[in-house]
Amino acid sequence: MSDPAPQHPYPDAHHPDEAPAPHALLTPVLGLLGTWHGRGSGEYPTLDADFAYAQEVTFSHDGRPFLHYEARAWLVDADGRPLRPSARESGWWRLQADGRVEALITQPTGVAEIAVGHAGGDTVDLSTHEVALAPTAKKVDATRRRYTLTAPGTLTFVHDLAAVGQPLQHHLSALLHRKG
Ligand code: HEM
Repeated sequence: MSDPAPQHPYPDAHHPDEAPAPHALLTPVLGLLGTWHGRGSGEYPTLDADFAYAQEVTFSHDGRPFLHYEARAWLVDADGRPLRPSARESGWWRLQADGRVEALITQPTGVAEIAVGHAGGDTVDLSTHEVALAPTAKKVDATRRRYTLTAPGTLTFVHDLAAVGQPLQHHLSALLHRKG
């Protein structure tokens, strides 16, 4: 009789040396694999005040030419103590030839983004291709996300946002460190 609750036979890998071997198209993003943790700050002209946050970001793969991406943020006070859960999102980064990237990212705020861009050198730069909004979602028109490996184990993230009638401008910057 077959096992009613078998373990998944194809677990995700979080490190380039871990099985399964990464697909060749993932070469430009191998430095991102794993879990990242760090702090950031944010702003937007419609908000009363700037904010500080902490974030955990994970990139993994199952041997095929896409990354699974997941990010969870929470707001923190001046001493870094958690205040409340904030943005979270997950999705898929589909790697194409020449480092081109097609990313599909969804958020619990009712926003689904398709972003396109490029991974090369130490940077991934993604800009909106299309945004789909749930009926009650806030109006998001476009984003730009830049991830840069500034040193081994150090990742910076900058996020620009065009939303709620505002032009594309800075919303978030963070400095993340590889966990473990
Ligand atoms: C680390 C990730 C993020 C953090 C910590 C963050 C934090 C915040 C905070 C604190 C606010 C003010 C409202 C509130 O208190 O919830 C806000 C507003 C907003 N954020 Fe973000 N955000 C993040 C990512 C994003 C992303 C990825 C998008 C869109 C793709 C986005 C779009 C918006 C929009 C549209 C607003 C509403 C602005 C308004 O109504 O005036 N945010 N964000």
